[in-house]
Amino acid sequence: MPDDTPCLVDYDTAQALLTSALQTLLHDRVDTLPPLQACGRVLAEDVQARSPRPEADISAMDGYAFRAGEMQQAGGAGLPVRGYVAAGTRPAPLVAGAACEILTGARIPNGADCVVARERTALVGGRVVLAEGISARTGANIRWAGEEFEVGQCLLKRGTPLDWRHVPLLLDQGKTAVRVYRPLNVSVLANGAEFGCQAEDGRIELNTHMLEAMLRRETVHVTKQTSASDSPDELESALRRCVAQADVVVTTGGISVGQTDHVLPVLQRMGAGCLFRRVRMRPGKPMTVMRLGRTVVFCLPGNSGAAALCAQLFVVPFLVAMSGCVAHLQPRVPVMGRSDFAYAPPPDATCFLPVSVTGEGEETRFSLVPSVGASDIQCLTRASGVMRVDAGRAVQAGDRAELMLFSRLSM
Ligand SMILES: Nc1nc2c(c(=O)[nH]1)N[C@H]1C(S)=C(S)[C@@H](COP(=O)(O)OP(=O)(O)OC[C@H]3O[C@@H](n4cnc5c(N)ncnc54)[C@H](O)[C@@H]3O)O[C@H]1N2
Ligand code: MOO
Repeated sequence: MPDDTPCLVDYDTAQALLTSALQTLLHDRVDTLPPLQACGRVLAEDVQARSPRPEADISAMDGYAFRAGEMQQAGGAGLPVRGYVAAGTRPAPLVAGAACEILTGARIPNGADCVVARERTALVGGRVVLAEGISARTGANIRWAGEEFEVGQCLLKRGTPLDWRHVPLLLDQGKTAVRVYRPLNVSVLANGAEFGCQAEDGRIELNTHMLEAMLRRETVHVTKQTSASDSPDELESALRRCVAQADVVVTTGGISVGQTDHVLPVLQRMGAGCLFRRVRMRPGKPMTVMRLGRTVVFCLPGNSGAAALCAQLFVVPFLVAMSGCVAHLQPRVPVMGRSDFAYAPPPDATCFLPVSVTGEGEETRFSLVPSVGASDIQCLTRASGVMRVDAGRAVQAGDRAELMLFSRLSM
């Protein structure tokens, strides 16, 4: 590691370092695709209206178009029918003192200011007469040009996840292609001899499955593998496979200081640089982030509870930002409430405590969920999220506190 490599950092510094790294990675992650293929991707540009909608004044009914004032004057005599217009044709101006037969979607002839539905009229000797109780009202049954939106209006914001609703809007605007963010490929890699089928004291590998469930979504494809040995060479081969296929690699385990914790030295010999090495937080202190070219490698602690927390706090917001949903890395907006327990944190670590939530608004209360530590996976299922307690700042029962809700990768 170069001398200026940030080593042990506090939690907010770790987030800030990730934010700066993100800015250097975002720009070349864009494809230009037709609207249909762009569905499921996140929009990488603002879309402004180039034409109004409707483009012209359009009839909303099959019926007759005329001047409301002339029909009112004509009364029971009605107006003679002159002309016919359907969608797809450009009508001649309305003949003075006459009505024009019109179909839904057709352009209103110049001069007409009212449409009455066919079933509310009668045709008597070539003249259209309004049915009993029906009056001619200026503007009736006309969709005015630009009433949906005008030229220049912002129709879609960068960061919008596109789906079927956006297809007609883009096509209406003559957009044959839009700029969208590329889906992210994430490789999750577990390591440790305890996961091999030959292991004397074998364990079930949990973290890659947990992380796939947490991280995958339409714009994030997750693949997983396990290096089930304590061999640095095998770990390096697995890491190389991950780096070859992914934008973001997430490793779990092997990042502490034990003899078999090879993730850091192997990444370093592969040429990776260190963004930060360990964070002053509990749990999750071994959390490390490396960069190998354009690939970011999140090295999470092996203990499943700590891995889950670090993924929630660091990996999820990073992937959300990198898949284009937000312009900047935004650690999840906390929920405010009051702690119903006292807690004295250590002087040098930000603590994240599993809590359940009751009440809402001013009545929101956080209760500590018992946990035996960073390997506890049961407590995760009983907690709604984690309460942040800053280093050296003891919390008393009744104090205001902030909670970060567990959630899937979504905005
Ligand atoms: N001397 C020190 N020892 C430890 C320190 C320290 O600062 N000094 N830190 C402790 C902390 S905190 C943590 S967290 C762990 C992290 O160690 P590693 O990231 O190297 O994780 P491992 O040793 O590989 O595994 C720890 C534990 O988790 C289980 N594990 C690992 N991967 C998985 C998986 N994919 N699925 C299920 N369970 C997994 C593993 O079997 C171990 O039981 O280090 C402390 N030690
Ligand atoms: O993070 Mo270790 O993160 O406390 O078991």
